[in-house]
Amino acid sequence: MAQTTNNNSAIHPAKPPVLVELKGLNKVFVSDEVETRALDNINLTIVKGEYLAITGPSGCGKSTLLSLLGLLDTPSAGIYQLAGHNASNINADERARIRNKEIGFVFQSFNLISDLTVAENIELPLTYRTDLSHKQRQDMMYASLIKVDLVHRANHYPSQLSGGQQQRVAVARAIAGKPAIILADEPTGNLDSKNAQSVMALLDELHQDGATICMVTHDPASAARSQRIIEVFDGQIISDKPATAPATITSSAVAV
Ligand SMILES: Nc1ncnc2c1ncn2[C@@H]1O[C@H](COP(=O)(O)OP(=O)(O)OP(=O)(O)O)[C@@H](O)[C@H]1O
Repeated sequence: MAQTTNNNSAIHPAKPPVLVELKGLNKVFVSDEVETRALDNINLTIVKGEYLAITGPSGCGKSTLLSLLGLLDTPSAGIYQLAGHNASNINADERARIRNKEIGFVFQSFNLISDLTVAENIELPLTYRTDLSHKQRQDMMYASLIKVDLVHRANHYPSQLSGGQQQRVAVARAIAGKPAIILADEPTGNLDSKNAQSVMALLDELHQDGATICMVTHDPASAARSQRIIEVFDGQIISDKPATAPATITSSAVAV
């Protein structure tokens, strides 16, 4: 059937659903009678399919924000909604369950387990998922290995791979469970420029496939590859702007 050109949804495409909502989020660390306000009244909304970069000087609260987003720590006050879950006031078991299903982590130092093979590293987080059979886990592991182009390395150990390959394994581990969001903490911080480029290109590709990515980075070139740059200073978001790099324009054009 012929499509009408004045179709309302073509003029006003449906807004992507909200995936992350932070309202009035605070984090205060107290140690030896010293109180550090690491995050102060953070309000942030991330919609499905967004690629955003969090930047700011050392000590401004970037890692604390990523830890709260990743349910690795709990806020001192405020509301966190993630993929329809109220993630602010939940016990540790529930936090772990949501984290395992909805969040994929990529760390600066790869965090692979040295005495597990590439395939075993990728499958490990899936083994905590009671909703998946062994066959489903294997299929998901292979699909993510294909995505990062490392099927031929499935039975190798991390020490047998380059840094860039290890980070691609870490990305495969992050995406294998089809999480709602990928959280990356300085994903190119330990890589030379060639390997950094290949990891950033992989993140671009995942974003073009529809992944939601939130990346902490000190590197302006990496931040410019995202769609939206959030700058943190002294625990507060001081700016929230679209990124303007050509790579972003290309990826938006592809998404349309
Ligand atoms: N577990 C903790 N106990 C006490 N203070 C902490 C703790 N974690 C972080 N902080 C403090 O909270 C503030 C924010 O730290 P955070 O690690 O989030 O900054 P950052 O922007 O990620 O820094 P960097 O870029 O150097 O990694 C800092 O003042 C830090 O010293």
